[in-house]
Amino acid sequence: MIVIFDLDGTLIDSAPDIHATANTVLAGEGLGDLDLPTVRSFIGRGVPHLVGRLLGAHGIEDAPRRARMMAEFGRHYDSAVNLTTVFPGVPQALAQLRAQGHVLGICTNKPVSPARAILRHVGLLDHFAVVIGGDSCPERKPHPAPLLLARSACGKGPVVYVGDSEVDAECAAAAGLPLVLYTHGYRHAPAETLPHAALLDDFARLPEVLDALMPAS
Ligand SMILES: O=C(O)COP(=O)(O)O
Ligand SMILES: [Mg+2]
Repeated sequence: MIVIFDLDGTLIDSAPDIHATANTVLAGEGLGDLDLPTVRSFIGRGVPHLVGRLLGAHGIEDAPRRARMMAEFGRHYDSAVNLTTVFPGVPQALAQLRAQGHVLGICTNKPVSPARAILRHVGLLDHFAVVIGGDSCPERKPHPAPLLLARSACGKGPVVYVGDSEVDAECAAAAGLPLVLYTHGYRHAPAETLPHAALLDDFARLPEVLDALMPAS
C-alpha cells in the first residue's frame, strides 16, 4: 500500500515554530505579535495564505509588503525546528508501516525545503520515498495535483492519504483518494463533519486502521 501523509498538524505539532517565525517576520515589519491559537488557525494553506492572514489580522492588505514578508518567512523557515514536536506514536507507526513493506510519502503545503529540514531534524525523513511541498506544483492543496504527484512518485498500488484538516479532506476528495483524518491537528470544524474514510485519534492504531480500509493490500 502507498500511504501519503500531510505534515503540519498530522505528523508534527509545528505550530509553535510557525508562530515564532510569524512573530519574527511581523516584528521585522514593525507589527505586533499574534498569539499561538491565532497563528495556528492560519496553518494549512501554505506560506502565501499564512502571510496574508498575518497582515489581515493587523487590518493590512498590501501586496508588495506581503511578498516581502513571504521572502522573509522563507529565510527563517528551514531553521524553525526547535519548538516542534512529533505527535505521539508517529515514529513507531512509520517504522512499522515501512517494515510491513508500505511505501510512504509526504504531501504538505509547507515548502519542500523546510519540510525536508524539519523531517530530518526529527529523524523521520528517511522513511519517505517522496516529499511534495507547497512549491512542488503550480497548485497547492486543496487542488488535487500535489497529492496525485506524490502518489505517482510512490509507484503503483492502493493509496491512502492521512491528513488533519479541511484542506486535506477537500484535496483527498478531489483526488478520489480515501482520507484518514487525524483528530489532534489544526482543523476548524468538528472531525465528524469532514468527509473521511476513517478517523485516527492515536497513531498506534494507524496500521490496524489501514488494514481495515484495505484488507486486500
Ligand atoms: O500551511 C502549511 O504551510 C502547511 O500545512 P500542511 O503541512 O498541513 O499542508
Ligand atoms: Mg495539516
